[in-house]
Amino acid sequence: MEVIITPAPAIGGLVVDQIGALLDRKPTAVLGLATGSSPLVAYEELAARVNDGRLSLARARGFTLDEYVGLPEGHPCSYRSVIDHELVSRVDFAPGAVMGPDGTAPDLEAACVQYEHEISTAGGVDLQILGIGTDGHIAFNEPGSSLASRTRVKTLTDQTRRDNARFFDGDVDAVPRHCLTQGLGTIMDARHVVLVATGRGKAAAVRQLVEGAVSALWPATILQHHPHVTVVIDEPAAAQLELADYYRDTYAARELAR
Ligand SMILES: N[C@@H]1[C@@H](O)[C@H](O)[C@@H](COP(=O)(O)O)O[C@@H]1O
Repeated sequence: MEVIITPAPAIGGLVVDQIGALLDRKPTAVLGLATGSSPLVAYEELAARVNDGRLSLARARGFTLDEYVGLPEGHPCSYRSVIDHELVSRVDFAPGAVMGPDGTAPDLEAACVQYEHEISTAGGVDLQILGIGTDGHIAFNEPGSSLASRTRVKTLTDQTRRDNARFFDGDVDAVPRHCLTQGLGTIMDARHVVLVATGRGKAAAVRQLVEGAVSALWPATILQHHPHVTVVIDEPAAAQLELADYYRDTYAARELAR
């Protein structure tokens, strides 16, 4: 696990450098796209680089991580609408190149199986962008999730519904209770995971992610078993890391060697 502690304004550029290097090697790359506020700086930067011609997603594909159950199509808080608004509408993906789990499907179980099938038919995710919840969830894999789980229906915790109420005009009752989410096993199949976290509110989750014991209580800790994870965080999110100086030194040394 590579840990990069950096001032917040540098985060978007660092993430998009990784995406750019991938697209240079593989213009048909498959990107895993997270919603939430953490990746927005990366999407801003991605849109800027596409719009000034430095980068193209025209042959790339994308898969989102998760979706609320029961929000009608086009609802502004559905993750489909969010990713369309924040990224897809601002870059040059081909029509239909970005898919997400269908939270309106009459048969949700079947929609989950179908989604796994779509991802594997596309060749799997090359680079997965992730945020992290304050309780250590990734996608919507809440504490207690099976570390080997695949895409499935999950119940959101009260904590996550409270955290996400800000997107629903502060109305926690408007936040759905259920979601479809890629499983931890699904996320672990991505070839490279780039996780972004900022702010003191994420410090405990980041501490567990990087230095805690692997446990279903902190689902993101499964990433310690992944061969290629890059964690990009600002100083407040790094505040509880015991080995923060070591991560700073090793990153500086790698940069010098480049
Ligand atoms: N399902 C999403 C996660 O994918 C995201 O990582 C998390 C953190 O969001 P934020 O980046 O806004 O703090 O929120 C939601 O629950």
